[in-house]
Amino acid sequence: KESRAMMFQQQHMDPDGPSTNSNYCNQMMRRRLMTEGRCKPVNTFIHEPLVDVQAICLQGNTICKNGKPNCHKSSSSMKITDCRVKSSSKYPDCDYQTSHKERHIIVACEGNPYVPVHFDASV
Ligand SMILES: Nc1ncnc2c1ncn2[C@@H]1O[C@H](C(=O)NS(=O)(=O)C[C@H]2[C@@H](O)[C@H](n3ccc(=O)[nH]c3=O)O[C@@H]2CO)[C@@H](O)[C@H]1O
Repeated sequence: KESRAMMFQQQHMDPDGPSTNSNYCNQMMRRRLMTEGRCKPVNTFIHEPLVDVQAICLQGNTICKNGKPNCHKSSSSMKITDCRVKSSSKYPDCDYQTSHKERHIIVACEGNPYVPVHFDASV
């Protein structure tokens, strides 16, 4: 059984990315298994070292979208890529818009060690 922390890394970590091609999301959403059964509508990849993303759990504490108090906002902006499924996309051929951005990110942290388990938003 995969831990929540490992699931977060599988779905959101890409330290070496992004390749600048506009097909990044179409490739990565498949490679990271987020197009099975349905096309995951929205997913953000983070292009920073894992240790820097794990450190967010020690940074600005804030309320999550679901009202829980265990979210943390990165003190600095981070390189991310937002993948958003196109309205014309038809499963199983999931087609994504790829948007490279620099944003502060908000993650939920849990456990001991206290690590990211959920991507809440970018601001
Ligand atoms: N406080 C918490 N503490 C602990 N756990 C918490 C907490 N809150 C939720 N979980 C859990 O996380 C799990 C999960 O998959 N939540 S999810 O909202 O669907 C994930 C969103 C995100 O993947 C993606 N997205 C979204 C925006 C964006 O910019 N970038 C971007 O990538 O879209 C998804 C849907 O929005 C679920 O098990 C829930 O129980």
